Amino acid sequence: MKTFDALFAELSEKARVRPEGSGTVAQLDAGIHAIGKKIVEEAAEVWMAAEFQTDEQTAEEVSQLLYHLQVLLLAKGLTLDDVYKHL
Ligand SMILES: N=c1c2ncn([C@@H]3O[C@H](COP(=O)(O)OP(=O)(O)OP(=O)(O)O)[C@@H](O)[C@H]3O)c2ncn1[C@@H]1O[C@H](COP(=O)(O)O)[C@@H](O)[C@H]1O
Repeated sequence: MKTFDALFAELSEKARVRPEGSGTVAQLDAGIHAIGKKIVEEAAEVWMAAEFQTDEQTAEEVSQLLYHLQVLLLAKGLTLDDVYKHL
């Protein structure tokens, strides 16, 4: 099972290698504004799932929000340690 840190390592590698067909590369190329909109959209989906859908659907929406937050970190050149030091 993939962890938060393992996903960030995978996405960092995608950003470095820029493989053909990577959605992450496409998101990074779309820029901060587009990534930010995606985060807001996914956050709303988390809220709606938590209120009206199943626990499984809620967990899936949370995973998507976490993914897009990681893409934003990469777009900004931030690391997980930059975040962890505030936890
Ligand atoms: N964990 C994720 C992940 N979570 C969410 N997403 C993206 O977020 C979208 C979720 O959006 P929604 O379900 O709301 O559907 P949607 O609004 O129709 O989506 P889009 O129209 O925006 O594509 C998905 O379509 C993916 O593009 C993810 N994309 C990739 N990953 C993982 O990231 C890694 C690298 O992926 P690639 O860069 O694509 O190789 C792989 O391990 C993937 O499993």
